[in-house]
Amino acid sequence: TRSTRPQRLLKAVQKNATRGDPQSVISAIDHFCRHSEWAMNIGDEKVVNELNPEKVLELGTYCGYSTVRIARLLPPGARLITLEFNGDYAAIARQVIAWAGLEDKVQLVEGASEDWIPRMKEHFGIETFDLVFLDHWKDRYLPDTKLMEDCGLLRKGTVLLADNVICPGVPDYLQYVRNSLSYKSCYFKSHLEYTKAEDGLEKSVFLG
Ligand SMILES: Cc1cc(-c2n[nH]c(CCNC(=O)c3cc(-c4ccc(F)cc4)cc(O)c3O)n2)ccn1
Ligand SMILES: [Mg+2]
Repeated sequence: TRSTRPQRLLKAVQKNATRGDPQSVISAIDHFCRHSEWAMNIGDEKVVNELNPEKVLELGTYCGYSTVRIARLLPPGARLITLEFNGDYAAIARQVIAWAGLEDKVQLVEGASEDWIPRMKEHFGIETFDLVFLDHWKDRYLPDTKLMEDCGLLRKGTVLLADNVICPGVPDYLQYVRNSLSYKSCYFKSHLEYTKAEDGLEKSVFLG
């Protein structure tokens, strides 16, 4: 049967990127998505000034592109937990993350955000996160943010970074973080990865 797009993306990484060199993995995926096939990676344009998080949660791994982009900047001892719902995507992402040599900093978990968010403390020993990157099912951004609040996973200063707030769009989440007294929110205008369509990131700081 015909290979899948994630499989073709992984092949492009293994062919064009250098093992253990995260930047070459990022460049290989950007090249693949610009010149071969579009894929729902955050892309090379949507960038927020680099934060210095120790504990990072990523919702929605896909092929691991944003995972590599974030994890490559983490200091020793810092950790990124990333949740991926689709088993095929997860299998590809594991290999992309390994190719970048970042498996020691990243824990990839297969499953649904609503099942795993309540288990962060007992399963991973995580009290609170410094940074949460929301890039998963768009109708889960708001309920999962409320769930993280309820589970005590956000602390004063935790940064929520949400992809796709315009395209595909997350209107209910935007309304919440922009009107809640518990968040200081700002929008970074950009484009849907590798296209001219408008999109952007919303950065929201939890005020406790
Ligand atoms: C419930 C749960 C879910 C997950 C989970 N794991 N993986 C994902 C992927 C979600 N991502 C997207 O759907 C996405 C889509 C587009 C897009 C597509 C088609 C267009 F035409 C235009 C834009 C662009 C993007 O940038 C995206 O990120 N969710 C993980 C855990 N628990
Ligand atoms: Mg996205």
